[in-house]
Amino acid sequence: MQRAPKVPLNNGVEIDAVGYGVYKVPPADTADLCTLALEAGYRTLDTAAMYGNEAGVGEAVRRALAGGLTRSDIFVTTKVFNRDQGYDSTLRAFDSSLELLGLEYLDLYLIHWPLPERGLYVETYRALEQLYRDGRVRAIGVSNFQRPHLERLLDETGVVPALNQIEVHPYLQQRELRAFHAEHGIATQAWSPLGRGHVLTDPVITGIASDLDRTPAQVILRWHLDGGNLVIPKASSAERIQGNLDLFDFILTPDRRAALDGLERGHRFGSHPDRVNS
Ligand SMILES: NC(=O)C1=CN([C@@H]2O[C@H](COP(=O)(O)OP(=O)(O)OC[C@H]3O[C@@H](n4cnc5c(N)ncnc54)[C@H](OP(=O)(O)O)[C@@H]3O)[C@@H](O)[C@H]2O)C=CC1
Ligand SMILES: O=C(O)C(=O)[C@@H](O)[C@H](O)C(=O)CO
Repeated sequence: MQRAPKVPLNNGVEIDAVGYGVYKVPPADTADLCTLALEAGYRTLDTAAMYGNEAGVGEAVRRALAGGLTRSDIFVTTKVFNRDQGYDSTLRAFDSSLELLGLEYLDLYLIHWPLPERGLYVETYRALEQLYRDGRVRAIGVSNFQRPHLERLLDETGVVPALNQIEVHPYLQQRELRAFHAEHGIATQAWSPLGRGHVLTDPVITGIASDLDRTPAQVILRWHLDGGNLVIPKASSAERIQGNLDLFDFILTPDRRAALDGLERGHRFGSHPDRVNS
């Protein structure tokens, strides 16, 4: 079994550098795929109210506890969805997610998108702070926040976000935002770390993978970790789930890292935060 290194967030709570993400994992398959991930050695699971599969994540956690893991071995993230932004509605959304997950506490709660035109993310974040102060969540953070949104939170609220979960892969490296995170003690967690699978066929990456006798996914994920990103790849087979965690007995030399760095092209496969408004 492979194990990812643990990384301390800015409040000392530890998260695995490699987690398993379940966007577009069908609800009926979620418990089994998350169980495969936990058996493979993943300990961090990333879901969201929007994904409709929190119940399956919770079922996998219960199976793991029955199999001998303890609750503190496992780290569960979920996210407040756009329609639930606002102070009271976020508190209600949290209760609903926790109930679907069947958990007594959550490890990390994120605001899924900033929706700046709605102007609710500061009060939404204040609800997260309340949940954090009440001990119902071990860490709080955001997702898809750009620098001005983070600056507002830093100016107007009291808890520095532990993490910003953003789209990052070799074609969209987000260097400026990641530098801002580093300056303020905010971890970068890369969503779509494999560019939704589209970056896997890039000839630079397949060339390095072939030289190292590794998969393209392993090369990309190793590049993320070397650059300080946390990752949450999604995969749908035992082989891929296991392979995406098998990252710790090879290195990328500086020239190979530089070759991946050179693939930046500002290309998003997911939505741009400016265009998600509801
Ligand atoms: N906060 C946010 O707004 C967002 C968060 N996320 C989170 O990030 C997670 C990961 O992002 P996601 O968009 O799923 O994209 P990923 O970059 O993780 O890519 C997933 C795709 O890559 C394929 N894949 C995975 N591993 C391999 C492999 N070893 N070899 C070949 N193909 C592989 C998968 O195929 P298959 O499944 O068929 O195996 C799937 O098609 C999500 O599941 C979610 O948890 C994602 C988007 C936005
Ligand atoms: O997966 C998520 O968490 C998302 O919010 C995104 O996938 C988002 O809906 C998107 O980027 C769609 O292209």
